[in-house]
Amino acid sequence: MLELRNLSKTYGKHAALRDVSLGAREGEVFGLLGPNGAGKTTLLRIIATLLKPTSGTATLAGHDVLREPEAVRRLLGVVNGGMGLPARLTGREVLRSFAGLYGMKRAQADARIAELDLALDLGRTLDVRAGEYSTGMKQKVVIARAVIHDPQVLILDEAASGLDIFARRTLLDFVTAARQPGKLTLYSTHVMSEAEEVCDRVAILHEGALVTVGTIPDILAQTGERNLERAFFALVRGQGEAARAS
Ligand SMILES: Nc1ncnc2c1ncn2[C@@H]1O[C@H](COP(=O)(O)OP(=O)(O)OP(=O)(O)O)[C@@H](O)[C@H]1O
Repeated sequence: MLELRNLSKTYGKHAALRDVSLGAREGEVFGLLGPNGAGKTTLLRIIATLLKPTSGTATLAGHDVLREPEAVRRLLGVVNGGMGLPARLTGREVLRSFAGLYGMKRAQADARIAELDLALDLGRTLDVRAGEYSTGMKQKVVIARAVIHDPQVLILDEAASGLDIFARRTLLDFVTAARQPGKLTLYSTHVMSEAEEVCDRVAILHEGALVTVGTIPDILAQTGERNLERAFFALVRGQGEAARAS
């Protein structure tokens, strides 16, 4: 469903993505892992049509992100930390107004809000103004807003960052429940244990390059390590040694 071929992005002289090729399938939660600066946000912004690659191609459900950005955007729900909420509106008003933008009727919108209330434990956030939200309340409404139209592809960029353990648990359970036939969730994080819990396959990025891609058991077997964090260090160390040897 997602195909990236030789994707590169440079900012001035700095290479944020270096020749990344990978694919993600319908029905999976696909993780993008790497430390700060690895290139995760750059990659997701290209897929979300918010940023142009310097070279290479990206297609989503057969639509090229550069040539058919509108078709790509119609498939997407995006949570990328850059989106504020209007301080004077309640969560319910925010969600109803977004549902309206997607052409949903009031009854359909309210039924969807009720579903999301259960799935994301929205509770009182629905009736409190966004200006009074804690970080966790805000993030839940931002996520509900991103999925109000039940998108085929959901992009979550560091969506758990800043959440307390309750909100984080709700988010991880929501992502697990979002794994459904025909749907794809792209989940970026620098927290390896989150990926271990929710992702079917992961791509590990380091300094803009793809280090490896596979299921977590595959990556553990490949490195002989017992968890993803140790596997990450082993892979990055191996890459550095290979570069020095060549
Ligand atoms: N607009 C920009 N101009 C210049 N350099 C940028 C810009 N955006 C990102 N970079 C650089 O590109 C590299 C990749 O950044 P990116 O935000 O994609 O990484 P990331 O893996 O999402 O990390 P983080 O978790 O810190 O957001 C970093 O070195 C970053 O400093």
